[in-house]
Amino acid sequence: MNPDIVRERENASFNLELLTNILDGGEDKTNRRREIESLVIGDPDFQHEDLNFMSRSERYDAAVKKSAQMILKLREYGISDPEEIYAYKRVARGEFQEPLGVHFVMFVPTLHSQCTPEQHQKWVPLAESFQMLGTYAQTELGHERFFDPCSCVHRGRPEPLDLHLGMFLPTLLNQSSPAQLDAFFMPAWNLEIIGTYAQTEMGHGTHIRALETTATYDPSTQEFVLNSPTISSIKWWPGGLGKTANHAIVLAQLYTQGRCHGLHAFITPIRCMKTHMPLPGVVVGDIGPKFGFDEVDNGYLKLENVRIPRENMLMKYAKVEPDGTYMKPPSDKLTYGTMVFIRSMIVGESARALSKSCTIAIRYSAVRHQSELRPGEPEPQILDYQTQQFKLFPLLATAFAFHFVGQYMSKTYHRISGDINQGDFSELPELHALSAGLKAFTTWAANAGIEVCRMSCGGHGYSRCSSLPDIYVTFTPTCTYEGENTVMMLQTARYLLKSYKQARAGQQLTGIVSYLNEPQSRLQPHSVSSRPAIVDINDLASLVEAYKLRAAKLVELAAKNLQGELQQRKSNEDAWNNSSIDLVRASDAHCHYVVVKLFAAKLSEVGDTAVHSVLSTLALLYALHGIALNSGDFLQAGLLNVPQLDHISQRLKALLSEIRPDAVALVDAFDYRDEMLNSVLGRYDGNVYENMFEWAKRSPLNHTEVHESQHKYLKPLQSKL
Ligand SMILES: CCCCCCCCCCCCCCCC(=O)SCCNC(=O)CCNC(=O)[C@H](O)C(C)(C)COP(=O)(O)OP(=O)(O)OC[C@H]1O[C@@H](n2cnc3c(N)ncnc32)[C@H](O)[C@@H]1OP(=O)(O)O
Ligand SMILES: Cc1cc2nc3c(=O)[nH]c(=O)nc-3n(C[C@H](O)[C@H](O)[C@H](O)COP(=O)(O)OP(=O)(O)OC[C@H]3O[C@@H](n4cnc5c(N)ncnc54)[C@H](O)[C@@H]3O)c2cc1C
Repeated sequence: MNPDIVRERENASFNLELLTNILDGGEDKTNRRREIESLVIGDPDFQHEDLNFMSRSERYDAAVKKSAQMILKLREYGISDPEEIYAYKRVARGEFQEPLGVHFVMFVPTLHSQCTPEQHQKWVPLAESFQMLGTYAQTELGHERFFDPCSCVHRGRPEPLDLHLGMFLPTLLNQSSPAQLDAFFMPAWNLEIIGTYAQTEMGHGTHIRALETTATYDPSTQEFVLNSPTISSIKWWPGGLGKTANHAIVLAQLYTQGRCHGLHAFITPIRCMKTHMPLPGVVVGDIGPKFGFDEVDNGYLKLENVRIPRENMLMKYAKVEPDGTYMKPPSDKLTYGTMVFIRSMIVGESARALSKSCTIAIRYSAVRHQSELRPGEPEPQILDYQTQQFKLFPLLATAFAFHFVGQYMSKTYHRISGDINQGDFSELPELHALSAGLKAFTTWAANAGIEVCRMSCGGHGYSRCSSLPDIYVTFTPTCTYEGENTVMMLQTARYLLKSYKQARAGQQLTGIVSYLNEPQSRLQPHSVSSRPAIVDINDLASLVEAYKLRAAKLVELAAKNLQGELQQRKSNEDAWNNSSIDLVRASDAHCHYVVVKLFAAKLSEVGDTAVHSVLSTLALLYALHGIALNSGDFLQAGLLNVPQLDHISQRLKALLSEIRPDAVALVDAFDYRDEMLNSVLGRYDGNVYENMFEWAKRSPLNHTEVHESQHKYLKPLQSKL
């Protein structure tokens, strides 16, 4: 063990095991997670060469093999609780995974307790066979089967079956009629059907109303005819589409009786289930290498008069009768349900990616010595440089904050989607606004933070042995997929502005925007000098209040700017576009407030004094650092004055020093085993250099002492010169 890192751990002011328990949601959960992780770490079937030394094709092959092994092993061990599935997959998949706090085991007991005898007879055997398969659980609420899609999705390095598990199955479950579920779900469950979610086209990802793929109903054969009428209508990007999937949920414009009814979802066979060859009329393949996602065959799909039976349209909400009569869904946004689910879950992903990056950078900074702090003295640990602390500790605080926000978002998703499944759509707009905004806010921050962590490791951060490049390339598309972040922020802004108008009209708001009702939230403009500062920079409650007022102010500002544009007789659309910078700023401030508020609220659940103290320091650091970065907003709203900004800088420095002795213990509390981090720089024992040397020796270029290019090119060149 490296002596620096040993000393760091001895300095810790708190019991890190207690903090790990808080992150896991309880001591028993920590124990069970570790037990499950050990199942993988001790399993020779999951040992393989570092993926960084493999070609893309080899990586794809290894990922498919691993998926198949995982499915069999989860069944063999009888692991069926979603949280336990995550714990298992997190380790099996390597360095990019973490457990998810989803409590799903309650649903099977609900099935037993709430079904009518007929329902029981119909669904329980099905549900129990899923349990035996060990990767999913499902139940029935009222007449509708309720499925927790989280149980399908791992978090971490992407794999070819992600889309099958993360989007194809959830969409199938959320949008199928009972008969369709019976027809499609078991084959999909048993992987006879391997599915993907084919929405995005070459020409459109964001503006899904403009998608061009058509599904035209033919009542004479009771079939839909699917077509990709243009080059730009070719489906582009769906994961697993290129080589792995044999079915796709295709989002297409529905035409029946000569009318277009907008976007609907269709289960479309694309490859023969026996030979895996593309079916007639289907042109399918891999879109080629990307920035990352090497293991995943993101694909293209061109449909040429592909006929599918009427029953393949997902008909839980909208329907087409045999004669072609169209029946509307209760809400046309229900087609978008799967996206809301993944957005909600991505919030927790941000916490995972950032906490892993912080673990690597902080452990490495504790063992790396560089430069001279005081002449004649040994080189200090780089973690002792104030600038290094300023780079890393706010990110560490952010990782904790996002962890708690991720838990909240997941809980909120399950609560509201449970209501939706029972026919109550009242909270759907809030769920959409919250998940879209927090997805964008947390992924942007984590994405930038990972890169800061990488650079804080100097040159070695650039080596793949640090794992930081892999974390970055795997994580960065979360800013784009499932809704491009700016566009998501604008969706949240739409909800904020609507709520603001309702509050102005005297309507009582509920939920996370209820602050817009508070009279003090409707600040009157004050000149900065005349307004007394209202923030106590040492009091977290006061800072939460300041973030709330800043959000209220920026929502108001955006509303006024929009109004100003409209008064210049601009169309709604042009006025919106001309105000969109302000709108995104308002959404950002709103999300920032939510994060600070949730972090502060978490503290009240922490009983242990030492853990409470260190988490309070982190929460204060998170809040003050955010104010320092956005000081203009706080000054503009008259919430702070200029002398206070100076106090904040001083206080920030003091907080960095307070955190310094606990930094390594704090990242240890995330409890990532070396096998999960897969980072030479982030090793628990701190023995970086000798292991870096060993890692480099395994590089394929070192398999021979003299590379063949010497004989092929350089020797002939030398002889010619
Ligand atoms: C454990 C988990 C780990 C997960 C992490 C790891 C995963 C492991 C790897 C995965 C691998 C990658 C997987 C990527 C998979 C794709 O990326 S799939 C493709 C995803 N595509 C998108 O997200 C497209 C983004 N675009 C959109 O969502 C919509 O088109 C937009 C931008 C929201 C606009 O929609 P629109 O129909 O034009 O709506 P708009 O006119 O703006 O608004 C109409 C009304 O609908 C509402 N609305 C819009 N959308 C919604 C909605 N979704 N719900 C409710 N209401 C809505 C609006 O609020 C608005 O309400 P009002 O103000 O009128 O009351
Ligand atoms: C790794 C990866 C995996 C993916 N997997 C899938 C999958 O499985 N299935 C699937 O269907 N899709 C998938 N996608 C596609 C993904 O969902 C889309 O790329 C995403 O929704 C963004 O859409 P776009 O590419 O059309 O971006 P664009 O919308 O073209 O965005 C380009 C720029 O335009 C701006 N912009 C666009 N519209 C607006 C607006 N209204 N207001 C302001 N600015 C705007 C954006 O902010 C952005 O800066 C995947 C993508 C990636 C990268």
